[in-house]
Amino acid sequence: MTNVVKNVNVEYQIDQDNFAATVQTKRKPCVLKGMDIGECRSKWTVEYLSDNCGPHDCVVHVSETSQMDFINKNYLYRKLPFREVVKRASVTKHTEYFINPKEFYYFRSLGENVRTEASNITEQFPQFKDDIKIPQFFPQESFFSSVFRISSAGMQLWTHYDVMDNLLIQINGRKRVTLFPPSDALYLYLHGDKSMVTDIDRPDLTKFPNFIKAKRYECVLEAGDILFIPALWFHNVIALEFGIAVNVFWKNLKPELYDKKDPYGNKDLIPAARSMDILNRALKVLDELPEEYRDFYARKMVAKIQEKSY
Ligand SMILES: O=C(O)CCC(=O)C(=O)O
Ligand SMILES: [Fe+2]
Repeated sequence: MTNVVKNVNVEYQIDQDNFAATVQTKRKPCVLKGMDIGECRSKWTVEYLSDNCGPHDCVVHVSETSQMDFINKNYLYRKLPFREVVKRASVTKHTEYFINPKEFYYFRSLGENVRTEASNITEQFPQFKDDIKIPQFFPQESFFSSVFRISSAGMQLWTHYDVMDNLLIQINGRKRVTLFPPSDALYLYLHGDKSMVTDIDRPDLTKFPNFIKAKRYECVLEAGDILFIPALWFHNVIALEFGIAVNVFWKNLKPELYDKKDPYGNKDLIPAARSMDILNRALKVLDELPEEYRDFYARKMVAKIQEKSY
């Protein structure tokens, strides 16, 4: 038994009007090919990035195994200068290392103040900002963050969702992206914004029997491709080669709906977080009943929610 697999749609050389009309409104992921992403395509070699970056330290995930696992926390956070992150991620055997010579690296840039500010590469990496052209598919005032993503060959990032529309610009290296629609959330065994099914290619079906029901959308991004990831679509990423990407999140809904304290772009929207909170309180109230009653009313609540969402 396997999941139903679909290919992600592809569009070529799409412009702003077509993006809005044929891609964004469909609320489905789409690979955009043949886009002008600027000189970074040819310029961003390991040498260029490491020679031109400032001295600042970055926090990077370091892992002994390529599949990062947020449940067993099989990775460390370590500080390294940006130049060192790029150099180490680009090779598979290291002379200097934290765990062992074959460790894997994953870097996601953060804001100036990591707790309160979102990443903006224009501010954190001004020397590289003119190299990359971000398609103007959204109004300037909706911009939320731009994030560097650098990964060792083989590195796999867990399945998660973000709450904003997203353009993932693959600058170097190939990457497999697997996506699941928000409507299949029930089959993904969520823990916050992440799926507990850590191995999507060999899922433990005794633990996660319904995972098989999730529709799986696949694509392989080549250098220069852009993937549109609509808000709430789950995504799991494997770097098939050492890769450099930049992703851009923007607020596709009214700004007041978003949590003001959200450096990562993954905090649930305010009404969603409030509803979840109310639900948790309701479940606590149910605990006042004996099991037989609690179970009965929990089922009535599920029926009510199902009626509303399907
Ligand atoms: O490409 C990656 O490394 C992760 C991308 C991602 O999670 C995102 O753009 O939201
Ligand atoms: Fe993401």
